[in-house]
Amino acid sequence: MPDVRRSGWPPLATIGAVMGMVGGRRLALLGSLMLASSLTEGVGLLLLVPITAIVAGEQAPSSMAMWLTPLAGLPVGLLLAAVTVLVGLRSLIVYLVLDQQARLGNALTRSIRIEAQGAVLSAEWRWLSAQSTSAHAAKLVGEADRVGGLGESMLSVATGVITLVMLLAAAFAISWQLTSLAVLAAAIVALVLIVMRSRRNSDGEYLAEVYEALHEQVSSGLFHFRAARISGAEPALAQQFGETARSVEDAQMRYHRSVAQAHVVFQTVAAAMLGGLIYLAFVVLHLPIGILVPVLAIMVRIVPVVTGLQGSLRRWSFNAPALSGLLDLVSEASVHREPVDDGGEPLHLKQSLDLKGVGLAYEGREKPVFRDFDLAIAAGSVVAICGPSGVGKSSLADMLGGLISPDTGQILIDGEPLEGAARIRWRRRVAYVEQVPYLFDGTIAQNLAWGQAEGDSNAIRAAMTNALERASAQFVFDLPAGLDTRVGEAGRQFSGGERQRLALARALLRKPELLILDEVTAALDGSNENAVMQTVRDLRGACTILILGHRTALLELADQIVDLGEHAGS
Ligand SMILES: Nc1ncnc2c1ncn2[C@@H]1O[C@H](COP(=O)(O)OP(=O)(O)OP(=O)(O)O)[C@@H](O)[C@H]1O
Repeated sequence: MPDVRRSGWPPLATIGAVMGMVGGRRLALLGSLMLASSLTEGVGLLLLVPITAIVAGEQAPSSMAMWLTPLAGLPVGLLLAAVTVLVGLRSLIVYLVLDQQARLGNALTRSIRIEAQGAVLSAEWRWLSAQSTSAHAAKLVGEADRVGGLGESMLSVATGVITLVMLLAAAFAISWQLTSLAVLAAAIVALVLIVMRSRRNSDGEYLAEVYEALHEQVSSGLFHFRAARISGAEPALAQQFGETARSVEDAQMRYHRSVAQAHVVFQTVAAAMLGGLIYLAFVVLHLPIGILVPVLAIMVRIVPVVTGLQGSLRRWSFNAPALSGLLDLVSEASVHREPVDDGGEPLHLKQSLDLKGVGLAYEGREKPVFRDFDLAIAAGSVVAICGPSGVGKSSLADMLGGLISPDTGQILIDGEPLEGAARIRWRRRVAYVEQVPYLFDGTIAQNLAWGQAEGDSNAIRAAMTNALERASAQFVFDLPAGLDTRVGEAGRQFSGGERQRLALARALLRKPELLILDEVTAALDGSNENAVMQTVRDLRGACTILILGHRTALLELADQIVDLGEHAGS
């Protein structure tokens, strides 16, 4: 993926980045179509010269006598038919260009979306956990669409420029004096536009920023709505949202005003220039109708081309920051890419899991969480990791589960270091039940199957039933739809305890060698806690179990208790 930040001039860098994403073949096809469309238009307009000359009863202009003389001898009906065919042909080519343009826009959106999401999914958890999820969502949804819009506006600019060049070439071929005057007039218009554009660009960038803020607030506001309602933060949330919505309105108005003003100035100056041109051509240069009409027809055609170009440049400047934002995300995520699971056999935990001289510090934190930390865990044992909040229980579980790697020291599985691809492979042997387990809005069966290899559905359903029993989640069997019951968004149709037992069942389905239970009984009542304890007892020896938390009942089951409070600051 090209790095837009490294290249020099921003528009050139954007073009380079988009061209790199589009590929040579599609660009060649598009370039040929755009050229063909402009050529047919230029030739069609040139045909106006003999037609006008015949209709006005004039001689073909001497400057063009070489090819116009034979044409001027043809019947006017034939020439008009040729123009009609050319217009039809051009419409067909324009249709193909528009189709390709839409395809390119959609392909760009898809490719940057997949690229960015892929880069994020492949990044190390320590980097990922520090990212803003709503900013990420805004990038992948809205901004990826804007990248498609950027590709389309760049193509429109290219089409506009090629058409402009063709039209000017045709006009110069008819009368270089009149066309030179027209170009001079256009240069004056362009100068006025450039002055107005710099203001419009900064308004466009500001609009993009406030939109991002709005998107972020909407998604994070909805995500945390429950917490906001419980803590009475809704008025503050509503006020903050209202302010952002007003900023969006202001930014929209600023942007639209600058666009409208540019339009008014452009129309007025262009009309003045056109009037002046006609006056000069008739009164000063005394040009024949056979020249004046075709050149003016070309000039009239050039006006919407230039207006279109202006609009495309505007969309370009509005959408370009989306591409650089996404490419920044991709390159940053790539810097933090974790090793790839090479599909090899994961390490087996048969004897012991050891930490030797482990050190771990988070960026921006003064004190390391672990310094020169040693620990030995026997395979098949139940180990309780306890200690006060923030002491490093989850961080230790993340290291043992292969989610993060220590900054110093080593983690060994039966003497083999948990490093590089081995760490990623090891995660296949690990199951993790979190304090707040992840459930998505699907059926219980779909949630249990999440992350599992696909296979025979009867066998899978039997395994699910077994896992649910072992996780004390028999409540599923009393539901009318059983395994096919929907759990609702984030599992909201079930209680916290039920969600946790579903998550435990999902973990057991993985047949883990290391099972990490993070405060797993915190939301369970006495009888369910007893049932989960029985599950742990039953699993003893079959896999190594790591229990994080402070619950005394579960700690009783432990073969080994690691109190991180004692190691704090070690
Ligand atoms: N991604 C992170 N970036 C920066 N600091 C972090 C990050 N994750 C954890 N920490 C810090 O590391 C320390 C250990 O956190 P950890 O979550 O491992 O503690 P814990 O013992 O599991 O806490 P709790 O019992 O409250 O869940 C804390 O001070 C925490 O603020």
